[in-house]
Amino acid sequence: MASVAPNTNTYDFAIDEEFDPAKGIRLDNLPPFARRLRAAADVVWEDGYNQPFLRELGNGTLKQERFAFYLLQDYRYLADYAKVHALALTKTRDPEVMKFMVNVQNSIFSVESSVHRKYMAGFGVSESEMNNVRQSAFARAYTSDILSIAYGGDLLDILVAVLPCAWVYADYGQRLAKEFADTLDTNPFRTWVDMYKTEEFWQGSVWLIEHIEHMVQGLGEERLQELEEIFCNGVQNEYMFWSSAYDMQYSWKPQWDKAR
Ligand SMILES: Cc1ncc(CO)c(N)n1
Repeated sequence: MASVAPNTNTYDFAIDEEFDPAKGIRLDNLPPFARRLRAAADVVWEDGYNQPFLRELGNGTLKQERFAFYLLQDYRYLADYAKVHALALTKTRDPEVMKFMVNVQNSIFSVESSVHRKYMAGFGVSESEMNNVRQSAFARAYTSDILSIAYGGDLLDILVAVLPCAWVYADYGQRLAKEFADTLDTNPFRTWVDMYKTEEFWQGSVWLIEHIEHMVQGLGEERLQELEEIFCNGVQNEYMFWSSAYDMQYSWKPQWDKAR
């Protein structure tokens, strides 16, 4: 592993500060339940940002084959992620929620996966190879997890299950752009960072946080804990998705990769 200095900046997620609705929902101004979720996941969240895949992506030294492994798994992940939003749409009659779900599906296919396709074309990987990639055990575990929530859960479960996907990427994207601002111009992964650092991408999380905040009003502690667990599992899954791509690991144990 190339040695990359760890991120030692203090992060501006302030756990003790009161939410100021006038400022709007921001990474450093979160309403109470979102703050609870973020605090519960904090150790994994920060470990996630500091893992080799993200450090090396940030300073541009990540090996192309590790990034390609990640993008191929992610391309497949996004198709299932779109299905999760399609299923969310069936759980509500609120047109505003339905519209949000349709918009996410649309941006997955028109914006996000087109960045994957461009990178893969640059790496000489064909579209049919992209569509036929063998899914890693970790990627399958993650998509199975959110798909089972989408099939069996209610709308609130789904909103909480997709929140880590949106929020972790917005958070890491913005932090990488800031931390590595000086070298981003020549960074081969710049397009990736540029996609996730935007205010527009963060607005997806704002929408989810607002709706979740509204829907948890009056719920009992047991239900809130259930939701917290869904959220923390998601943040762990995000961590493992990058870490298994860094190791280019298809099976639960590396030695099993050779058995296939
Ligand atoms: C695994 C994963 N989670 C979240 C996102 C952000 O959409 C993504 N592209 N991939």
